[in-house]
Order: sequence, then C-alpha cells, then structure tokens
Amino acid sequence: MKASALDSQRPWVWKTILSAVAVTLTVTQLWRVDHGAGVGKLSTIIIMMSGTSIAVWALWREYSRVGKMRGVEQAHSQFLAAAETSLDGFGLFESVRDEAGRILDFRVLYVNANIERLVGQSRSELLGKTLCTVTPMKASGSLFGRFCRVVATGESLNEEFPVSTANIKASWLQIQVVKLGDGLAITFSDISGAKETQERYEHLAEFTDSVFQNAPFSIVTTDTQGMITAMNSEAEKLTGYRREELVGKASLTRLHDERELLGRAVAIDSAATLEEYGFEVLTAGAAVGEMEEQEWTLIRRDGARTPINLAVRAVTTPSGQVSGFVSIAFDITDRRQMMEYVTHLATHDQLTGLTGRALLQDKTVQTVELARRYGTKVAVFVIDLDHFKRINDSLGHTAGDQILIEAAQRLSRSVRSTDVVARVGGDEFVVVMPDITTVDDVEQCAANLVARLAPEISIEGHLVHVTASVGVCIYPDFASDAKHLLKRADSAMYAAKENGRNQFQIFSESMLKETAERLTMEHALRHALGNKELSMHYQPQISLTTGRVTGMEALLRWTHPRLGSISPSQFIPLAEETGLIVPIGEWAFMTACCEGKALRDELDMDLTVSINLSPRQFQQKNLVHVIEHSLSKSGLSPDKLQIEITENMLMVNSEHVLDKLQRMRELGVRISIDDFGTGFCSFSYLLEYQVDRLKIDQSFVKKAGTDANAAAVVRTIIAMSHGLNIKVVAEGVETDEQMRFLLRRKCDEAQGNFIAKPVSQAEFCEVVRRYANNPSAPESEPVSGLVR
Ligand SMILES: Nc1nc2c(ncn2[C@@H]2O[C@H](COP(=O)(O)O[C@H]3[C@@H](O)[C@H](n4cnc5c(=O)[nH]c(N)nc54)O[C@@H]3COP(=O)(O)O)[C@@H](O)[C@H]2O)c(=O)[nH]1
Repeated sequence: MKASALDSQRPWVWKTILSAVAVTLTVTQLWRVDHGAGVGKLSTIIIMMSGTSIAVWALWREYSRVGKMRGVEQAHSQFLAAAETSLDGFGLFESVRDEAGRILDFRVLYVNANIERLVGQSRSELLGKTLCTVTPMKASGSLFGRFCRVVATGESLNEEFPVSTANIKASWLQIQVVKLGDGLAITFSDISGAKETQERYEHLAEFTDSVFQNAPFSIVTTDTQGMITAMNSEAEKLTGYRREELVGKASLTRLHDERELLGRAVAIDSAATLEEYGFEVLTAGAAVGEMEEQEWTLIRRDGARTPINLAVRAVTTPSGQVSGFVSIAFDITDRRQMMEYVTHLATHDQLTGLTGRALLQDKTVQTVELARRYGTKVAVFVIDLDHFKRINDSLGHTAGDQILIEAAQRLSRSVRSTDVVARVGGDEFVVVMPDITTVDDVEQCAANLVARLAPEISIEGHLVHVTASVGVCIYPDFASDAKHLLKRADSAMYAAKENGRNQFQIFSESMLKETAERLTMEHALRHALGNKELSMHYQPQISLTTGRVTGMEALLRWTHPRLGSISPSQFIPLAEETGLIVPIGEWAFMTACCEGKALRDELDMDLTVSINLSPRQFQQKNLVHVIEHSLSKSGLSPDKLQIEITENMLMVNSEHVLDKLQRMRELGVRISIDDFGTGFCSFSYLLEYQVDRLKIDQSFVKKAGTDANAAAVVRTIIAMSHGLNIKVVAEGVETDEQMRFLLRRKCDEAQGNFIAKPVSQAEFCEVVRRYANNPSAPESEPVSGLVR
C-alpha cells in the first residue's frame, strides 16, 4: 500500500478507527509512564477480527503537543503493519449517501493486500471505488441492506456465503462487518478450505449414515456399558423394536436370551447384573480385538426366537481407547434350515428317512459312552430282511422300495422314541436300545421285532410276505465298545439266517469263540499266499457224448501248517469279505492258466480250464488285464479258458460287471454260469451276454433221481439250453444213478466225485490216463465204470 493513499484520508481514518475502537477494540491496559521525552500514557489495544487478534496497538499519548503528534504517527504505522500482515482481507468503507441521507453505496477507503489478492485488483484500482462496483453486490440486494443496517444500528454482522463470481478468488467467504464511524470495517476471511473440509465431512457423514441405514444387515451400536446408542432400519426389522424404544433406553442384552448368555459366560461375578455379565459375554472377543462371529439366539420384541449370526467389533478412539461397540447381525434361519436339511440328507437314508450308517455309528458310540458312565446296558439289533434280493428282482425296484419303507415304519413303531433306528444297507436295519435292564427284555424286544416285520405287506395289489433275521449283541456283556457291538450283532444276524431265518439270535459265548477263530483264520489267510500255503486242484469234466475228459475246474486249496487243510467254502467268503480274494484270485488265475496249459501239453489233449470268479473280483479294476496277462504268460489259448460266474452276477446289471464280461468275450474267453437254477437269471440274459455253458447246480443233480421237482428242473434246463445252443454241464455227480439220468436227458458234460474228486496237477495226469485206458461208451456200459 502506498503511504500517500492513507495519508490523504488520515483525518477520517483516525476518526473512524477511534470510533470502531469504542465498539470492537479492547483496551487492555493503561499506564502512566515517565520517560525522557516527557510524561504520557500508554494504552495497549487489541483489535479482534474473526476471533483472532489482527493488531496489537500501543498508543502512547504524550501530554506535550510534540509527543501527541509523534504518538499518532506511531499508532498509524502500527495499524498499517497489523492490517497488512493480517491473514484475512480487511477493508474500510465509508457510506455514500444521497441528499436524503440514504446510503447508496460504500466507498473503499482502505484495503489490505489480501483484498487485492481476493478480488484480483490492485489497491490503487480499488480505492475510491464503491463496494457495488467492485463486488457483485447489488445496492438493492439483501446483503447490501444488512450492511446498511450495521451502519444504522451499530450491530455487527457475521456471515458466511458461497461465492459465485469468477473474479473473486475464493469459493466461500466469511465476513465480519462492524460499524466504523459512518462506514464499515469489513474483514473477509477465505473459508473455502474449511468449507471444503466441512462439505467433505458432511458428505462422508451422509454417506456413512446412508450405509448405516441401508445396510442389508442389522447394525446396533452401544456405548462401553452396553447401552444402545443407534440402530439401523434392518435392526428394527430384525428385532421388531422401533429405534426410540431402545436407543438410550436399553442394553444390547435386551435382545438376547439370558440362559444362552449365562451358558456361555466363563465366570460370573455374583454381584453382576444380566446387563453387565451378558454384555461382557457378547463383547469379550471384540474387547480384545478379536474378529470372531458367533451364532446367537435373538429375542424379538414379540418374544419370538430367531437364530442370528453376530459379529461384534470394538470402536476405538485414535489413542486406542474402546469407546463403544458395533454389533452386526443377520438372520440365519434360512441358512440353519438349509444346513439342517443338508445335514439330514447327509446323515439320513433318503428312502426311509431313517438314520444313516455314519450317524448310527456316532450315536452308538455316544449311547455306549453314556451306558459306561451310568453302568447301564445297551442292546444293538441288526435286522436283515430275508430273501429281499429275490423279491426285489422279481417284483421290481419300486416294489422293493415300498417294502423297505414299510419295514422302516414298522421298526420305528416298534421301538421307543429314544431308541435309534437306522438303515445301513440295502435291506439291513439297525436298532440301538439304551437302558436295557435284563437279557429277557432284549429277547422280548428281538422277538417283537421279528413278529412286527412278519405280517404280509400289500404292494400294488400283491400280498408280499417278508420276514427278517435279527442278530443282537449287548453291551457290556459281549462287547466293550460300539464297534464290536455292531459287528457282533451282525454276526448274530448271520447266525439267525443260518439257523433258518425269520428268527433272532443273541450273540453268545460260543459265537465269541467262533469270532475269535475267524480272526485267527483271517490273520492266517493274510500270510497264506506269501507262505506258499495255497495250491490249485483240478476236477475233471467229461463229455457225456464221447466219455472223454474235456476239461477241468480249477479249485483253490489251502493247507495251513497248524490249522491243517481249510475248506474253500470257509476261506473264500472270508477272502471276499477282507478283499484278500483280489491278490489270491490273481495268483489262482496265473497258476491255473500255467498248470492247465502244462497239463494240456503233457496229456496232449484239448482240455478247457474253468476258473471261478467271485463278485468281489469283478470290482477289481484291472481284472481283464490280469486274465490277459495270465493267458499270455502261460500260453493258454483264450478259448480254452472258461470263466465261471454265478447267474446273479449277470443280474446286477452293473456297468463294471457287464463291461468286463464284454471285454473278456472280446479276448476270446468263454463264459460259464455256475450253480445255475439257484438264482434268478432269465434266459434272455444268457443270450444277451452270449453265455457258452451252464452248470446245473449240484443240489438239483443230487436230487434228480429221487425228487420229481429237481428232475423237472434239470430236464428243463437241459432242454432250454439246447434250444438256445448253450452247452450244459451237471456238477456234483455222485452216483451211477445220477449219471444215467443225465445221460438219458442228453446233458452234454458232467463233473463230480463220481467221476473224480479234485486232485493236484500231478495226480490229474494219472487220473486222466487211467480214465483214457478204460474208456466206456456211456450209452452201453454202466457209467460207474468210467472212473474209479
Ligand atoms: N473265486 C473262487 N472261488 C473258488 C475257487 N476255488 C474254489 N472256489 C469256490 O469255493 C467253493 C467251494 O469249493 P470246493 O470246496 O472246492 O468245492 C468244489 C468241489 O470240490 C465241489 N464238488 C465237486 N463235485 C462234487 C461232488 O460230487 N460232491 C460234492 N459234495 N462236492 C463236489 O463243488 C465245488 C465246486 O463248485 P462250483 O464252483 O460251484 O463248481 C465253491 O463255490 C467254489 O466255486 C477259486 O479259485 N476262486
């Protein structure tokens, strides 16, 4: 600022400043001071603008005239320094009035450097101009009117307003207008930055509030004592409470189940109230910075209970002090129902709705644990429907399913609600009964189960008679844990089946012994192959047309050094159950192919080797490869190998069985159906799978001479097989009479002890040579002369 500009205005400036002092300035101290220049008075005056002191003004008033002049000049320069260094724009304006004394405008008397910067004009340009020409203010505008009011009333004005004019370098201004003589002292503060920050905060607050209010989950905030301080709309929906009913009035614990809070409390101070200990339980993790979520039960306003997922977080001050908590919750009724549904699906049998195998095992373990603790007994019943497979195959799977459902319902109706009823396999059920007192009770329950299952079931107009075999084992009498309890009840069920079905069997001391023997045998069987205890025997098969030996059935033999010779009917089922049949079967294949080929070569005869394949072997993935490998290694021609399978294996209609049979046929191997007549195979299956040979089951052959029905079965099988161009062999021929019967019925081949018992490879040559030296024409000579 040029000093001359102010100098010219000096008398007025002083007049106005001094009158402004009366209004806005504070005289803070007055002294009387004596100094060399004379005697005077010092006043310290602080001008407050926008809440800040813009000038500290010391007035030294000398009593002498010279001193007076000097003091005025000094005060003048101090004011200038103060105004010029102010961070705000500062200006002095005098009223421009018309003749009637009305204010028309305000003339610029003084502006500081910040005003120059704000309006982008120099001081020299501004001085003498009026406010309405320098700013967008209109003399008719309301702001102008308020300025006039300041002059008229002496009441200062403090306002904030946005700036829309481009030539003013601020977007928001705060003005403080004070009357100064017949004019105004105006402080312009650029508050654009503060406004921007404020706007940002307001925007953020609005955004946060909108997020809070519109969040798709319930949010409830509390203070550190648990008092609810805010809740969003979703919280209102979830709890059923309106905000005003809870905010500032209730603790978060109002929304929780007292017993649940109590149950999860680690330790409770006896003097603590529900609000205190409950809130502590809810926020225990959050208070130490944990981010865990838990499932709780929310108690709604109407008392209804809703499962919720609740996450509680602590709100902390910048210094790390917990200032409150935020609880975020959502309703998990659907999720829980879904989980329950999925868990039910996974743990229950879909057809009958009964407990499934895995859950049964868990429940049995729990029941036994409780019985152990309370010294009670547990009975486990394994129930297997008799001949269910036969019914299923003959009536169809839909009927089979209905029978299973009916059986499940009958069982459920026969037991207490605390008992467990499970379906663990196709037609196998298990009942677990806790709190059994005596063995008599168990017998009664078992008899009851057998009786309740026995009545006929009406299926699609047919009355089906389904019986059941029940095996029972009692804890702790015959089993010390759940695993053995289930296993032994299963063994007892098999015993019931062996005893004739439609009955129950309780696991006993003697069965315990059998089980122990079985375990010994299982252990021994595991080492049989490695210890070279297995061998193959061969039983000749003869043609009933030529009387010649046409082939032999390879049969496994096991001789244990201590247990002696063990029958295949004993160890083959065990090998199947344990899976040992796979390595044993592989060995049997290779041995039979090699020895069979050697016998063919040694005897120089066109002999076919028959080998048995059990159902478990069909599950072996590389079965076809095993056969192929045995054939290539032995050199046996594939068409000289007969695979013997039971007719029920054709009926399972499973992909893996049918595919393997097809691939065996492609190799050139022959397929023979063993024990024919005992299963449910229809002739269409025989054709479909291009079966080469049928073996009439020994039970029919043995009775053929004495039992008309058996004879009819044998006759029918032979006649129908011939009609289908399938060869027939009768097995288990033991007598001359049986042989004659078969000859008369034109059976193709025969096998049995009457011809020769199964013998070792070495003995087989001798048997065949003896037979070849004594050939008999089957039609003319007694067949008993064939082999001895
Ligand atoms: N998967 C495999 N199973 C095999 C194998 N070797 C045998 N087995 C199966 O074991 C079951 C019992 O066999 P086994 O004790 O050897 O009995 C066979 C014959 O000895 C017996 N047989 C033969 N003729 C007569 C007779 O006149 N009377 C009489 N009481 N028994 C006789 O029959 C059995 C042969 O039956 P089959 O197999 O149905 O032709 C048995 O089921 C074998 O299949 C093997 O290597 N793998």
